[in-house]
Amino acid sequence: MSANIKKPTVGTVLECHHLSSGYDDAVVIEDINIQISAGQIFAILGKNGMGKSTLLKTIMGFLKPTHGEITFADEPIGGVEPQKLARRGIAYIPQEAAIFQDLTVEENLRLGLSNDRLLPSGMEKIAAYFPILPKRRKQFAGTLSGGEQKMLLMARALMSNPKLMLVDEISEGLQPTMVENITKVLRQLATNDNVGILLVEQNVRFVSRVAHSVALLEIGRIVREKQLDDGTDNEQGLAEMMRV
Ligand SMILES: Nc1ncnc2c1ncn2[C@@H]1O[C@H](COP(=O)(O)OP(=O)(O)OP(=O)(O)O)[C@@H](O)[C@H]1O
Repeated sequence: MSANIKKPTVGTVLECHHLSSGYDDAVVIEDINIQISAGQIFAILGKNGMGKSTLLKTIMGFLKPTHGEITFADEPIGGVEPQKLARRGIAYIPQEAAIFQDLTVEENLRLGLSNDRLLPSGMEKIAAYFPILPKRRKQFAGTLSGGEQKMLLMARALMSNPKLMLVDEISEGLQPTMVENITKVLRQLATNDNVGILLVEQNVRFVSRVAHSVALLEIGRIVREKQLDDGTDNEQGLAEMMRV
C-alpha cells in the first residue's frame, strides 16, 4: 500500500489562512493554517470535541469564518454556500450517515449528479472503486450494512468528479477490512484522479496508512504537524505525537 504514495507535485487546491470559526460567541477553531495540493491526502487528527467537524463545516460553508481566509483553487470561498461549493468541485462526506434510506442505491447516487446524462460514466467510475454498489443499485440504501452505507456516501461524492474531498471520520465504527478498502480508494483517488483530500480523524492507524501529511488539533488549534514517510511504519510516531 505505502509503496503507492505519490508525492504531491501540482497546484494548491485548498488553503486556510489564520482561519477561526465557531458557534455564536463560542470560538471553536482558531488560527488554522493548512495548505493542500492536488493529489495530497492531509489528515487532521484530534480527539472528541477538538473542533474537527467544525473545521470541515466552515470550509464547506455551513459556518461562516469569524476570522481569516479560505481559498479553493486560488479563489476565496469563505462563507460561500455549500451547494455552490459542491458545484465548483468540493465534495463533503459528513460524519453521520447522510444517505436517503428509503431511496435505492442508484437513486442516492443520482443525487450526486448535476446532470442525469452523466449517470453511465458515473456508474462506471463507481464500479471501479466500489464494485459492490452497482450490484446493489436497486436495493434500498437503508438495507445496506453500515460499511456499505459509508461506501455509498463516498461513491455519491465521487459522482461529481470533485477536485477536493472533505471527509469526516469515515473510518469510525468500520471493520478493519472495510477501513483497508477505504484506504485504497482514497489513495487511488489522490494518485489517479489528482483529488486533494482533507480527512479529519481519531483513528491513528488509518491515518498512518493513508495520509501524506498530518496535523494534530487540540482545543481548536493545530499544535503539531508531521510529514509521513513512504514505506515506513508511521503508526508509532503518530501515536507518540498524539500523546505528547
Ligand atoms: N451546533 C453547535 N452549537 C454549539 N456548539 C457546538 C455545535 N457543534 C459543536 N459544538 C461544539 O464545538 C466543539 C467542537 O465540536 P466538533 O464537533 O467540531 O468536534 P470534533 O473534533 O469533530 O468532535 P467529535 O470527534 O466528537 O465529532 C465542541 O465543544 C462542541 O460541543
